[in-house]
Amino acid sequence: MQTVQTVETLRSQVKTFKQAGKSIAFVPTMGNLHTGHLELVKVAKTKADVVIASIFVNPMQFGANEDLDSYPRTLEEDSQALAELGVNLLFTPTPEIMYPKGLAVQTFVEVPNVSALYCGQSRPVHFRGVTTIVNKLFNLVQPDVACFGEKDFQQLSLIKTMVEDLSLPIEIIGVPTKRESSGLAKSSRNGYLTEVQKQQATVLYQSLTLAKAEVDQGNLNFAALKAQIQQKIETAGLVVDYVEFADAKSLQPATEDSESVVLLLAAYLGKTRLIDNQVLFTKKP
Ligand SMILES: Nc1ncnc2c1ncn2[C@@H]1O[C@H](COP(=O)(O)OP(=O)(O)OP(=O)(O)O)[C@@H](O)[C@H]1O
Ligand SMILES: CC(C)(CO)[C@@H](O)C(=O)[O-]
Ligand code: BAL
Repeated sequence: MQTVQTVETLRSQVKTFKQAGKSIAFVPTMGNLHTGHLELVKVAKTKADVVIASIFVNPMQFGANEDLDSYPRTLEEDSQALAELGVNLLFTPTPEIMYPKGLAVQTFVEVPNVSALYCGQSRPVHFRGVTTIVNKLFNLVQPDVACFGEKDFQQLSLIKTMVEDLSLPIEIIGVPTKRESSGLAKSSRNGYLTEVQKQQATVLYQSLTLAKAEVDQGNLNFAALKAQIQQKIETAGLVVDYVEFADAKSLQPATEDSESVVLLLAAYLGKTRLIDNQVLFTKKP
């Protein structure tokens, strides 16, 4: 695996792949890789001739009081894991390379309606930072296919919208959430948790499972389910950020007419903010 850090070397490698007629699958990450990320790479390998991954802790998607500085950076282990999986090229830019004029740029890519909902309520600048950096990375890597985790459901939905609205010739693939045996979704931020907190955090998956079982039995009273789940999460010692039922396509709040519904959750455990989700049905029952 070749590792490149500058825009020029990345562009030159991409050009070489393109000239050789190779299709490109892209896996953007912020590093500190776990088996969830590796699933993305495995899927990417089945979709194109070469796989390009990136590791970049993107300052533009962090709010002022968030964990940009403490976000885990483990480049050496990450590179080894990606090389072992057969990634062809790893791009590891610095903030100065991605934002030579600093973060106060003139041009952003934004999907405003959905960005303001759910995670956007407590992280107001987050999704604008995500869609802007993903667009920049897409421009550099020029992938045919790009893989994103369903764990970040709102992010995945925004990126699909961005690609459609901007006519980008890229197929976006959603990869199912990889979990611990306890059900806890794999996340770099799980590293902030103690063993006791990891146990407490399993209430998120249990809540999703409960909601799925209720809906499968015909209970579509989302308001009552929301109250029940909020209470369940708070009883386990977490502070709920949001519990929302959304239309899985538009991501607007679910209505009786929604053909597909996803339950989206976010909660704080101490200072750590965790998210999870579960599609409850994809065709109205
Ligand atoms: N458990 C998981 N299963 C599948 N994909 C995942 C999982 N966790 C993260 N991903 C995906 O990996 C990509 C990179 O995510 P990122 O580097 O932010 O990791 P993360 O574990 O989600 O970190 P964070 O703790 O910041 O949320 C994203 O597309 C994300 O959705
Ligand atoms: C897509 C992404 C790499 C953009 O920085 C990030 O939001 C992530 O890791 O999910
Ligand atoms: N996985 C989403 C990246 C973030 O929380 O900043």
